[in-house]
Amino acid sequence: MNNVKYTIGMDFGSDSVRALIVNTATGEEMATAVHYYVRWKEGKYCNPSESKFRQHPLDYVEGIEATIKSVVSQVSKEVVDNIVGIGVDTTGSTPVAVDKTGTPLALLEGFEENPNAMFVLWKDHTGIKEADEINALCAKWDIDYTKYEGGIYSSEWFWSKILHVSRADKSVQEAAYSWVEHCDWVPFLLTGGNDVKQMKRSRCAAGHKALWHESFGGLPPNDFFVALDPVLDGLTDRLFKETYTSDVSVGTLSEEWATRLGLPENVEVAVGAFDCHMGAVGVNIEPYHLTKVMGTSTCDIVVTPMQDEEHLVKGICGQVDGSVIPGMLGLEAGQSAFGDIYAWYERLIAWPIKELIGGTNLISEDVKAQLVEEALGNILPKLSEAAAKEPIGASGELALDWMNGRRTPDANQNLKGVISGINLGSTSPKVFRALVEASCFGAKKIADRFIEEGIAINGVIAIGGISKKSDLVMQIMADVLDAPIKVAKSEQACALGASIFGAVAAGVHANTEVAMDAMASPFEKVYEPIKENVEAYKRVYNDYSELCVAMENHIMKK
Ligand SMILES: Nc1ncnc2c1ncn2[C@@H]1O[C@H](COP(=O)(O)OP(=O)(O)O)[C@@H](O)[C@H]1O
Ligand SMILES: O=C(CO)[C@H](O)[C@H](O)COP(=O)(O)O
Repeated sequence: MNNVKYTIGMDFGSDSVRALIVNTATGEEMATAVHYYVRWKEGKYCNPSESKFRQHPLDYVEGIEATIKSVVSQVSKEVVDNIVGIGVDTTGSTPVAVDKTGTPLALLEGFEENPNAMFVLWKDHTGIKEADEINALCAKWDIDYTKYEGGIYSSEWFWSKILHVSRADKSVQEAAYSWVEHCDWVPFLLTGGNDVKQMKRSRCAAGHKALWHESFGGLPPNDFFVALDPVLDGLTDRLFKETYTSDVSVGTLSEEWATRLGLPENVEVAVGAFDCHMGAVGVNIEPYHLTKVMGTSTCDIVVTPMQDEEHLVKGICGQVDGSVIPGMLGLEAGQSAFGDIYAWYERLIAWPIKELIGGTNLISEDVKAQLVEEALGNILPKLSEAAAKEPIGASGELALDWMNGRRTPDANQNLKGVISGINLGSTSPKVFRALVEASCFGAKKIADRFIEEGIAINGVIAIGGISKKSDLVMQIMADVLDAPIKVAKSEQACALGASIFGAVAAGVHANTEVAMDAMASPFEKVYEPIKENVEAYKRVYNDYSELCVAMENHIMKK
């Protein structure tokens, strides 16, 4: 008789959702599945030149069904019968307008194709003006509501997005009873929620991105939002006061979803949280260790014991009691673009390849398609191979990593990327290396800020796609940070973290720490800094810092 219990972890990333079935006694990953969002992949509802990125709720619904059915089909009936919990993490702040029943407007008649009725993805920066207005109001209000969010509110966050969409689209504003984060909606959906006022909201999402704090009595009051714009009048009453950490259960799977997914009905679904926070739990984060989730963007997570005396850390994405491990302070920072910078460069190089091969009459359509696929799949590995041979700082190309603005330190989404120091000898690999170096220098700015603000960093851990895919990026990161970087063994550390919360919420483990000890991923590799590279990068980093100041002054003058 098998007494082992299993949980499912779901990780909704920017491009895809991943699901795992995990043994709660050992952390063994029994099955894994990935689903790429169909509409998103087609580029629907987005306009990158306007930093507008929307995701249709059906992309997520289809993803839940595809991945869970797939993992369930990969294990025995005995395992399925012993699945007791589900944990969910998502990107954020990724909010959507909903009706009273908590249904995203894009799922209602008349709104199906309206991007304003869809989830506003974390990297959507259409609310820059609104973020500026929030910051200006906080600066003159008697309480600075941004103080637990690094002191600067970002266009990536909840209120900037709500205000922007409410102003831009009267039909959505009028139909929106409330707004919900992606990480709150999925557990609500799976447990059959039908009253948005009963939705259990994530402490992590609310504290880092929605200006929620216990000492404020919840969200800022209605008069604050009315002063911002009367269009927000009354909304806080339809949002929430209470928040929950992810060790708490939202409820059990609804009958409908249990049947749809082929799971038992008594499966507990944990309160959701953001991907990077659950990722840190997936690798058993220790206090004062920096966990870097390196993917499309980076998210940098540190936990510390709760301080007796409050110390506000400036310029980060906030400090929240219980956003990572219940009972500890979770601090978040990050870069708005990381792998996305390499993806942009890849697209730049891919364009002539696609055009030239696509336009030739010399080969058949099948061969063309194969050639294009092979060429595109090899761009980043080939560039990395060649860039690794370039000496550090010898030929002068120097870039800034602000292609999607600067998330931290000191959020400023008006900023833009730069490639400088080009001459006629600048090759593709040299420029690529400069982009990689810039992304690592941006990471060093974050680590430096934690240290300047009195948060010691005693170790660095990496998870996320790039920690597995790129030796070049990881070695440069170790050299620039002048610190060894431990890489987690799990390919899906965020989903693993989610499964850990599923196990705590289902009562399999007494608390998050015990569950982490049993289930978290070990490390498989360490990148050690190379002494001469560390020295060489100190010089280039000074140049990068000077270029940051010059460009920020230049852009902000306009
Ligand atoms: N060989 C590579 N070298 C560097 N970056 C890569 C490589 N292959 C993929 N990437 C980057 O990895 C990023 C995706 O990271 P991943 O963690 O898988 O996804 P997500 O951020 O959605 O969770 C993309 O931005 C892509 O540019
Ligand atoms: O800011 C976040 C969490 O607070 C985003 O969720 C994150 O940056 C997006 O993650 P990814 O790069 O893995 O898609």
